[in-house]
Amino acid sequence: MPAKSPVIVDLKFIPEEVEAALAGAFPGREVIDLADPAHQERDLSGIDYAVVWKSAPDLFSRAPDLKVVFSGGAGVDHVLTLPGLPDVPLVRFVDRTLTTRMSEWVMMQCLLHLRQHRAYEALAKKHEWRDLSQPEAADVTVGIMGMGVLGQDAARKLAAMGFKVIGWSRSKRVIEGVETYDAAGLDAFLGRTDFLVGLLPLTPDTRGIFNAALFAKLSRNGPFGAPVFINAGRGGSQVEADILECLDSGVLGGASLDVFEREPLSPESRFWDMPNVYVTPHVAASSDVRALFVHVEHQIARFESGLPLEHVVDKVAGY
Ligand SMILES: NC(=O)C1=CN([C@@H]2O[C@H](COP(=O)(O)OP(=O)(O)OC[C@H]3O[C@@H](n4cnc5c(N)ncnc54)[C@H](OP(=O)(O)O)[C@@H]3O)[C@@H](O)[C@H]2O)C=CC1
Ligand SMILES: O=CC(=O)O
Repeated sequence: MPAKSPVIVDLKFIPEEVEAALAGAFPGREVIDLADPAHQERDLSGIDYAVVWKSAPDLFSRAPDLKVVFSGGAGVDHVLTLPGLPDVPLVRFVDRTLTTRMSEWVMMQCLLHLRQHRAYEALAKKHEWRDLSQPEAADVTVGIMGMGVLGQDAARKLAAMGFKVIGWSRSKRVIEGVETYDAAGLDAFLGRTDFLVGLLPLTPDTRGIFNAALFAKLSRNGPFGAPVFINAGRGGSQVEADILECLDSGVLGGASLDVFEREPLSPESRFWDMPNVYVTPHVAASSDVRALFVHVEHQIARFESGLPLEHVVDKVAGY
């Protein structure tokens, strides 16, 4: 039997987590972890598989024989723009662990805004005991842009918590308990949305989609009047100058941003200090490295036994 192809691992994740996860991963197969200085000059020709995330631009020229490329995360925009990406299947990371993490983040942000957490924090700082009027989840319509794996799970969980949930995607999705719109229904969708959640991939079509013109179309009939923008898709889909302007002018009443046009977010950014803005450092749904390697092992086993790979990216659509 021919030796199993090694797997190249080039992940800019927390190094200790990668090391610990690699300890039990890919039984019977050599792993070439490019974080290990011993592999820096290693000849990578003849190797079939690479797991990549924020990889070096010379990776694909060093590894010219790859048969499958695995993204270390669900999004692939930065993989698609790596120089020399070979014309082989690109598989993205889809897993319960990642989906659950994202839904936790989305639910947390919706609750922080619903329960006026920042206002209570401000009162607590002043040692002021006062209650504010208390709308409930059922008074708020959460509109999710991007009804894929992550959007659908968040929608179901938000609906279970009592929020009214509507969804928008390129093609119309049918999801029990959630009213959905296709691309043509964008204005109708926005007109009903009090909390807007972005879970879109970054593609040529979604770049800059979250801009002042879009925010102006959001509902102002929610319990807080001004709508809230919550984004964990990609920063390239938002126009930050417009978000700042809309927060200043009251077109938006608050925001939760996990992703930014430029990451890391500059320490000088106004977002850090705005009263009703929550900033997290692109951690809404970090990949669980052990689960990632199990997923890659599973897909390699399918590939080597002639079964179709799952979660293959449509490179033309960009996601
Ligand atoms: N912040 C974080 O920590 C993380 C962020 N992410 C981001 O979340 C994104 C979504 O992940 P996931 O749900 O798994 O992706 P999916 O591919 O499963 O879903 C993408 C959704 O976006 C829709 N969509 C894509 N392009 C358009 C468009 N031009 N107009 C309207 N809708 C569009 C798709 O429509 P259709 O259903 O018609 O195909 C689909 O509903 C990732 O691409 C990544 O950028 C992911 C993980 C962690
Ligand atoms: O941003 C993270 C991802 O998985 O995509």
